[in-house]
Amino acid sequence: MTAQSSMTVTVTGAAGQIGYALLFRIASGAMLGPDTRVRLRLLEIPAAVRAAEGTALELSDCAFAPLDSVDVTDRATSAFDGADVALLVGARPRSAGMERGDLLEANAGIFGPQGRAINDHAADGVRVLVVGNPANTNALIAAANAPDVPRDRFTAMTRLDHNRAVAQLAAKLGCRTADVEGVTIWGNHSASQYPDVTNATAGGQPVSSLVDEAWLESEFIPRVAKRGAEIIDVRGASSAASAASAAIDHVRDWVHGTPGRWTSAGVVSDGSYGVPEGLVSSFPVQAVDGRWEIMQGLDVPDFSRRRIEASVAELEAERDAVRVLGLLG
Ligand SMILES: NC(=O)C1=CN([C@@H]2O[C@H](COP(=O)(O)OP(=O)(O)OC[C@H]3O[C@@H](n4cnc5c(N)ncnc54)[C@H](O)[C@@H]3O)[C@@H](O)[C@H]2O)C=CC1
Ligand SMILES: O=C([O-])CC(=O)C(=O)O
Repeated sequence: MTAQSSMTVTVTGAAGQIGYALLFRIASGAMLGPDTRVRLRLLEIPAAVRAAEGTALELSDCAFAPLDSVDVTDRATSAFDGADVALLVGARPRSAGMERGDLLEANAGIFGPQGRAINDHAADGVRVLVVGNPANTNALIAAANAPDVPRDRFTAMTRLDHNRAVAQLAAKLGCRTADVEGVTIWGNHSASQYPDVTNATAGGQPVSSLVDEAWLESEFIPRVAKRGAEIIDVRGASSAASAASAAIDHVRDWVHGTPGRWTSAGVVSDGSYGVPEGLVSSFPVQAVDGRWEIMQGLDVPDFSRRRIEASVAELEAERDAVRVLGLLG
């Protein structure tokens, strides 16, 4: 798929931190390209509609050439009407004393209805990226509630983890991020994720020959997997601009393709690499003709296999928890 000449992009949680970093880049053409005109639809809860309207005023003031219109609403049905791209950012954050099951249930109350609204109102070719946490399971819930939309249109964001891994390797090796290829994030967008360099190269050299295993195990993997917590600790707020940038990367690559390289995305498993079918898990993916394809035949040594299995077990536990609550449609 190439970008159409005009596309409707729906962003939920538009008045939040990520929304504020994301909307201006979408409107400037950074996501779909300078030649695609953009109709923005911002969805917020009633209490934040006015703030989103303020953002819409600022979007207007930028006079971005690709931006055709901005609509703000608190109704999912109109927000997703004709949506070609849906960025599901708004989510219920964990509050003090909240158990994981409570968090999953609260978010299912958001992503279930939004999945139904996408099913009933979005464009036939809609592409959905779930950013709001827990992103993988929220994507699973949205997809389960949109039975008429092909499963491969629902994705969860692990591109930020991927970009973090690339940046850490480039810093360690003293090379440019563009020289690093073949990194994979496997599993859940959580601390259990597995940033894998088994097939990675830097300037064409295998990364495994350039760094020692001890650094990979004791520094690189935990640093990438826990980077979200590090940002919260240092910045006093969760990643926002970097998350927005990763969302732009994900959708841009999905629409325009990833010729000759791969990246990471949470996609619905087809059973590849032993990940149970139907789970939304991060894989090495390439975008071909507007579709994500899981890279096949990659080397997965035992060390990797054990880590992938641990993260996938967490995804299965999240799926089972929402299934028990009757939230999978
Ligand atoms: N997948 C990833 O790599 C990352 C995911 N995140 C997640 O992204 C989400 C958003 O982060 P921030 O923008 O920093 O949070 P935020 O709290 O600043 O903004 C969230 C916005 O969502 C809105 N919202 C809540 N329920 C909604 C609903 N039902 N419909 C529409 N809007 C709704 C809120 O009113 C708020 O304006 C969080 O869940 C965060 O954990 C953040 C960073 C990276
Ligand atoms: O933990 C959070 O809310 C933010 C997050 O997902 C990340 O930075 O990876």
